[in-house]
Amino acid sequence: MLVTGLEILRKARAEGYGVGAFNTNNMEFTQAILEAAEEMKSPVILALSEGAMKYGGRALTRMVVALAQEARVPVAVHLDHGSSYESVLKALREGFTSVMIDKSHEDFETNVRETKRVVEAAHAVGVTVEAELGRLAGIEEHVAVDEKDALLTNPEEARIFMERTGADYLAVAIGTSHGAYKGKGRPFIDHPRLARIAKLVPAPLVLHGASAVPQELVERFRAAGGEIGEASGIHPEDIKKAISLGIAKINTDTDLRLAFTALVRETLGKNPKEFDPRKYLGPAREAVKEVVKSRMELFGSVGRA
Ligand SMILES: O=C(COP(=O)(O)O)N(O)CCCCOP(=O)(O)O
Ligand code: NA
Ligand SMILES: [Zn+2]
Repeated sequence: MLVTGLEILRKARAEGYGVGAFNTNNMEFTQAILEAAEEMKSPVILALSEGAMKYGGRALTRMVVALAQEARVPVAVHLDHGSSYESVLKALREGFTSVMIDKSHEDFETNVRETKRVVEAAHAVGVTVEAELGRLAGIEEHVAVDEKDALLTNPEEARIFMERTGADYLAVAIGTSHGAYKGKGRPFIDHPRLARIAKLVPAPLVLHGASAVPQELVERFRAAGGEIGEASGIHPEDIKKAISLGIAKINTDTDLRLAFTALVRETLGKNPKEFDPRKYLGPAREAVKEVVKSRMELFGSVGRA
């Protein structure tokens, strides 16, 4: 059933588990994510970036909202990294039940003002809001303290920010970054900082840039002809620790992209005569579903629907 992001995330934070927000741009990803959620009896968030909205348009948004309504588990349809008030309004018009307004690159007062404006509009139509404070950036452990403070989420600022904006959940910067290159080796995650934020912010917390970029997936992608450099992601133990400290929503996109693309390359490579898209998109869909199921097990959301 289609529910708001807060309905899913409030329970997750209260009961100490995480819920995956998985990005989708097409039918196969949407099917894979929802099938995984139903099989695992797990709540789930279907996330569409502005790039996804542009790529898929109404074909994508209508499909995602309709399938979320029919799903046998709680599903929120979420605008990921909304960059403007107008973009959020479009998502609200499409029936989304969760929207992110990301003004983390602006100064504090601008972020507060713009987030507050989105909260008023979204709450007026029963939709909940994710905001962001701090800059997503992989940080080397030895980075100077003042530089970390400039980049990462300041706990006291976070408290004030949430009180002044009325946002429902908060994306925090504690050392993660988007994509396949999150730092040399194991990225440094500032758990003590997260603990301080969680003490001051009772709202569910969100972790962006959370993909694991598992080496076996990177190898499979390379073996199938893919080219990728020294890739690394967030260690599963760091995900579990972050959940225990208050992270309730975990964004995963890169791992799904790698799995899907590795399988398309592999299937096409093995079957040069094949030109029925179902024959190479189908196996790729299954690979995404397996990744989603394993992420749900890691987050502890299995059986929580
Ligand atoms: O935090 C994350 C994902 O983190 P990850 O890269 O670790 O999976 N996200 O918010 C997903 C970002 C998706 C970007 O989509 P476009 O390419 O359409 O702009
Ligand atoms: Na988001
Ligand atoms: Zn993100």
